[in-house]
Amino acid sequence: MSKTIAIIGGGNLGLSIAEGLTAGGFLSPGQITITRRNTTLLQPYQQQGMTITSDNAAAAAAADVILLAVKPFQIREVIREIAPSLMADKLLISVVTGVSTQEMRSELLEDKIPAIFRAMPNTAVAIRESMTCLSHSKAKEDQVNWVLELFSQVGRVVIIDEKLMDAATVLGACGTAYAMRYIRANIQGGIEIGFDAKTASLIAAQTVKGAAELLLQKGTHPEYEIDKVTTPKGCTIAGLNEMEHQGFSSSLIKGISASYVKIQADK
Ligand SMILES: NC(=O)C1=CN([C@@H]2O[C@H](COP(=O)(O)OP(=O)(O)OC[C@H]3O[C@@H](n4cnc5c(N)ncnc54)[C@H](OP(=O)(O)O)[C@@H]3O)[C@@H](O)[C@H]2O)C=CC1
Ligand SMILES: O=C(O)[C@@H]1CCC=N1
Repeated sequence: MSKTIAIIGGGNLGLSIAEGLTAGGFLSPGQITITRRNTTLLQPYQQQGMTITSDNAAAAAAADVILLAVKPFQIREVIREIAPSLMADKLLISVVTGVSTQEMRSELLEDKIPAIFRAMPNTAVAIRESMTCLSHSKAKEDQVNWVLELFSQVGRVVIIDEKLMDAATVLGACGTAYAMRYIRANIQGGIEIGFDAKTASLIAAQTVKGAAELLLQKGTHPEYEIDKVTTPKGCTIAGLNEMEHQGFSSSLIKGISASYVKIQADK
């Protein structure tokens, strides 16, 4: 079923989602309204046929689906603004980090919106290669299927329990930054052993992409794939073991834990 969507907060993530949805043909530009306070920055989207406005309440009233993509400290004010428009047949989706369904419902003051989704995509949504973790509360099966379809337009989706949403933020959303650091370190190493920066960047990024695709397409375990690269007494195992002596896996696990602790502490 075709629905209209109001993206409240047309920033990095909100605009990337709008672009991904129209690129895949899931929604036409005419079905999308984007809001932000400074609408001048939304004009290219208006030229594509989307509606732009700074009036959150009017945008929410006119749409079937409301997607909240503002910063965490802005969500409460926005919910209060759109609350009068939230009829029971509408869907509310929030990509806002760290704000629970329960908090959103209490901000609405009453159980006006039966279905609330939380989604945690990452910035690869811009090229429709996101990993999106999704949880839902009081949603009907057809609503869950529609939201699953929506996020599958911009990458892969998995449904999780809401209590894992902070963990999903760390692994799936912050994870993009961690992967970038891994690639950057490879580029630095590549330059030291003889490549120019551009060639080192290409080799590092495509090698990581290929490694990830091996796991995604074949469903194998990383260590199984590592065994295929490591010749006895060879250079791969020498490098891997040195990385482990220097705390490679341990530093990543500790970083992920520190990130998770920070999300919990900020609540
Ligand atoms: N970046 C990431 O990797 C991920 C981010 N998230 C979450 O997504 C949310 C958005 O992040 P991101 O897109 O990076 O942030 P941005 O700051 O790029 O976007 C937020 C947008 O909200 C707009 N805005 C602020 N207040 C209002 C308001 N009252 N009414 C309408 N629009 C408003 C801002 O525009 P203006 O100031 O003009 O109003 C801005 O364009 C955050 O909660 C973040 O935690 C989730 C997953 C991944
Ligand atoms: O670090 C942050 O604030 C957010 C959480 C997900 C991605 N960026």
